[in-house]
Amino acid sequence: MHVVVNAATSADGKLSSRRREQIAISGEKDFARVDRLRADSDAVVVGVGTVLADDPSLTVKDEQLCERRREQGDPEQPARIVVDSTGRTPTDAAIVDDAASTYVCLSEAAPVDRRMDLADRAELVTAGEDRVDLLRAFAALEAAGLERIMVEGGGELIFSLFEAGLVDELRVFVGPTVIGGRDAPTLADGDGFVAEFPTLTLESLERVDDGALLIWRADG
Ligand SMILES: NC(=O)C1=CN([C@@H]2O[C@H](COP(=O)(O)OP(=O)(O)OC[C@H]3O[C@@H](n4cnc5c(N)ncnc54)[C@H](O)[C@@H]3O)[C@@H](O)[C@H]2O)C=CC1
Ligand SMILES: Nc1nc(O)c(N)c(N[C@@H]2O[C@H](COP(=O)(O)O)[C@@H](O)[C@H]2O)n1
Repeated sequence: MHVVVNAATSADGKLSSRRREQIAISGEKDFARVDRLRADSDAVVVGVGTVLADDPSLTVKDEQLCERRREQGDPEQPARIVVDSTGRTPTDAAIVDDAASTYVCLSEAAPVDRRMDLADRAELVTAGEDRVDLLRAFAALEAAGLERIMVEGGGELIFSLFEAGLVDELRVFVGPTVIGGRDAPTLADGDGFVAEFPTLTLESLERVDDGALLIWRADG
């Protein structure tokens, strides 16, 4: 399995504002790059915080990219994956619509009624007692044939993936804006590291739109 984390941050490292509403940080070229990355992936992952904040569809938007996937023998759309310990994903969320297949990764703490509601719309993967055990969940997803994984956020999930040692690459578009706010989500939130900080090697740095795209390889 190869895991690429992709996100857009403001110049001060925020994913969104303290209101946790979706903000277009990327410009046109960067959104097109993100669409290509989705098209090159078997599955696109977000945490339930992103589902509740943004109601994303996570689909490939460019019809030509969908056509290329079909020609390659891939499903027209990559699968969508939500990391959602207690099954808070709404049944009318775009991520569980008919546009693509969806996996919801739950913990054992997810109530039976939420499981039953979601089971009509998604494949359920259970790993972990109170919180999704990402190592076990990703192993189950790999066993289901999902090899090329793109993670779009948010900050809680990205931190946990680094903590679990699951990140292979980090791609960050840094946009020309300042969001600020001590409660605004950043690229990696969670508890934060105090030692043994994950280290990265810079693979490339490119001007895109009015910002910069940094591609980092995770060491170790
Ligand atoms: N600018 C960008 O590229 C992006 C921005 N966002 C923004 O990020 C914000 C949402 O981010 P967050 O609130 O951090 O939510 P998140 O999307 O990271 O989801 C976190 C939730 O996932 C669940 N979870 C289950 N197991 C977990 C585990 N092992 N580790 C971590 N989480 C686990 C928990 O319920 C947790 O609260 C929104 O404001 C959204 O707009 C989200 C994606 C991309
Ligand atoms: N790459 C990127 N740049 C931004 O400026 C963004 N705000 C985001 N957000 C992510 O895209 C998801 C929306 O996807 P759909 O358009 O609904 O397919 C959103 O949930 C964030 O994960 N990304």
